Amino acid sequence: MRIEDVYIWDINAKWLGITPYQLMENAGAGVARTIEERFGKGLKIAVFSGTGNNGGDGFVTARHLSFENDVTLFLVGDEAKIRSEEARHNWEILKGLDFVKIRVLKDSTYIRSLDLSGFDVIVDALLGAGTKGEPREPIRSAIEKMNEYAGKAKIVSVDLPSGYPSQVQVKADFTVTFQWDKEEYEGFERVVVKIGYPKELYHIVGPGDAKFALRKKGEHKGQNGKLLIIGGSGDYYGAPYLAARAASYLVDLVYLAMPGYPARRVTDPDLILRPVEGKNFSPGHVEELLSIAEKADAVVIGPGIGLSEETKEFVRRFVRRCEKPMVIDADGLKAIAGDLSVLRGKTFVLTPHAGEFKVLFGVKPEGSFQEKAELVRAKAREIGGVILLKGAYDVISDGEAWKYNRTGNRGMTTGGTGDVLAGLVGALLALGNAPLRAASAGAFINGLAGDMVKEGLGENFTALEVAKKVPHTVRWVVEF
Ligand SMILES: NC(=O)C1=CN([C@@H]2O[C@H](COP(=O)(O)OP(=O)(O)OC[C@H]3O[C@@H](n4cnc5c(N)ncnc54)[C@H](O)[C@@H]3O)[C@@H](O)[C@H]2O)[C@@H](O)CC1
Ligand SMILES: [K+]
Repeated sequence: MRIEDVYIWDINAKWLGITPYQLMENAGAGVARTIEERFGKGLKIAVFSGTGNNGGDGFVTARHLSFENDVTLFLVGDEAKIRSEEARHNWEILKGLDFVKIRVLKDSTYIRSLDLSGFDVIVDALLGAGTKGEPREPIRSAIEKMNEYAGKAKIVSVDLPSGYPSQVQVKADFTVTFQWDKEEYEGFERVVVKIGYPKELYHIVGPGDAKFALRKKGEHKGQNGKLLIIGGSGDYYGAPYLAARAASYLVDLVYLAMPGYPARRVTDPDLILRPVEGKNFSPGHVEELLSIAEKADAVVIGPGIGLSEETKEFVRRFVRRCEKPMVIDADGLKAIAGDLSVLRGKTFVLTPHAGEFKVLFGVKPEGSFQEKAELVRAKAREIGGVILLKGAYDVISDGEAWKYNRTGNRGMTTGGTGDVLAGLVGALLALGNAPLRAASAGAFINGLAGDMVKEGLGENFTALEVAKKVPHTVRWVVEF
């Protein structure tokens, strides 16, 4: 488990309705339980809390321990700085208790003169995951004070030894950390307690994934992604247009390459049209498209591209030679189905529905979403890339992890929502996301946009309405 995942899962847990109050309660209760299991009861215990949520865990720990121990809570810092609702709530509870002694310590000199002899256990809840830089006063003096008692009293840190990873850090006997052991933590003994996250978090796609995928990188044009979309055929222009429209809200530039005939029908000033000669893409266009792809960060190929033999050959040759991350969708999937070896060594997301999946791999995904996920994972591993299987629950895998997405509704069976999805996934690839994250976040945003359209229009809407909801969806995600 990495800290980045914890960030995402926290947000997804909130989306599932799990409140910060519940998590803090479980965290503090877990620390108290661990202490009593290790050291027994009837002890004299000092809890040092900071003003952040690590300190909040300390407030809860103090309350739980107070039932059968003699507890003193030292608040290091200014009471007015206890900002989060849940930490403040637990602080107010503590202040109303008569059997927990409270000392507020703001002055470093005073902290240095404290006598902690007589305490059997010292709980360190000064700084946790929100630590920035070297510990500052008065926290620093409190850390040094606790360390004077290392080896005399038992020192238990909450989440992290305060000060970690600086030189000045608490010398804890052990640290109680929450739910998962994080890969980045090293050099101290950890006990993991669970705080009520459900198993869903390993697999469900939520606003956390989308928020992470949407983080802006640059202030200048072109720094936030350039996407090439290749599609359209005959007089068919709707599919690549929808993909481009949706993507245009996320990236700085969208190049839309289409055969000249359908391209004449697109007049959207937000897109950069790159018409090519003829009614269909054919192998003669490969060099031209590869040189446009050079300028882009990612490519979507397939929407509305058609199934003529020359076009299928074009798709296979282009994919074989393109070095940019790709989304292959719709007719593009049918083109490569004849020769999956073109994917070798490529970075890509395939976005089939169940029927296209069958064409690609010869088996139809069936059964529960977990069963489908196992199949998708096996096939993703075989081809060495990401598969996003569209359905009531979208299932996504890179051959290792698998995810599922629950946003979306029946109205989205309307034609074109798959093109919107392909555009979004392409845009998220162009923003620099790994294919699994781009595919997951794209599925989430697409479904949520559909859900937002449904709120206003019921279940009878069109894909263009879904595309146009993308900016509202993004705002919702960023603000969540
Ligand atoms: N879902 C979650 O995120 C959960 C978080 N929990 C707890 O919340 C903690 C994170 O809480 P916060 O994000 O509030 O962060 P912290 O409580 O770790 O620290 C933030 C506070 O410390 C101050 N600070 C930061 N760096 C400092 C430094 N170098 N010197 C002095 N003061 C400094 C900040 O001004 C702020 O007041 C976790 O470590 C964990 O203990 C738990 O309640 C369980 C659930
Ligand atoms: K701590």
